[in-house]
Amino acid sequence: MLRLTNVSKEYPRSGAALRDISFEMRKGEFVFLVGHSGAGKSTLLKLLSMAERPTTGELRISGFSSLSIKQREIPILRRRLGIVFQDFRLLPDRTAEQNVAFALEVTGAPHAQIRPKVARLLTQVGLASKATAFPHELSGGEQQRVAIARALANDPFVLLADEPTGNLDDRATHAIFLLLREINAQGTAVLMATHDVAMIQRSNLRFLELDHGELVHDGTDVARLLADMRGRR
Ligand SMILES: Nc1ncnc2c1ncn2[C@@H]1O[C@H](COP(=O)(O)OP(=O)(O)OP(=O)(O)O)[C@@H](O)[C@H]1O
Repeated sequence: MLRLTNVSKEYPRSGAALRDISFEMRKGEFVFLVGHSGAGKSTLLKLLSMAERPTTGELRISGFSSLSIKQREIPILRRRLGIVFQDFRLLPDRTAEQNVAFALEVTGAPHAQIRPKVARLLTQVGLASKATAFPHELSGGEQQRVAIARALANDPFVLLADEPTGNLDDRATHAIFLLLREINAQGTAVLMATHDVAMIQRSNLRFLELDHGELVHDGTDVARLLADMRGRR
């Protein structure tokens, strides 16, 4: 479904953001991506959506390879991915339902299908009662739910979430994490970047740990992660 083979990414002025990264993610998996600030988490997610290309190595995702994908194929790939950001990135002048509908409109989905699908998605994320609210009328957690509904609009096989709980308090963080687990239980793979070691500890799920652009752990060894994080303080 998704595989990186010896992927490195260098930026002209800041040097190597990722060094020789190899891992695989299977269909329907839930995987955390963890590491200190600047470790390369966002860069890795940008490579997965082909917003950036590796400097060396190969990334394969949903049948496309970073070595051969054509510019015109990138929108096709993106429609198969759901992307969620820390800062929600909703359109401020559109309601919750219009934000979700927009993701379907741009793909040319038939009008008759859009309304019921948007209603279904907002129900799935627990926001049916706020369909006509504008982003500024919603809490951070609610805005992130709208963003997740929008990310799910085109039935992605994987959700790439870049610190989706980074702007939320503990309660909203927990609720968003439970929602992502529910979405995962229904078959969508999730790759979630986070700084939240306690969340990883509680969940006992696979995590990828980046340190200065290197993949230093791929597994479930939380004791090691805690020691690493303490060591860096
Ligand atoms: N567009 C860019 N141009 C140059 N350097 C970049 C660019 N994007 C990221 N970098 C560099 O790559 C490294 C990794 O950054 P990245 O944003 O991937 O880290 P991160 O783990 O997501 O950090 P954070 O947790 O703070 O979001 C950093 O040294 C950063 O300065």
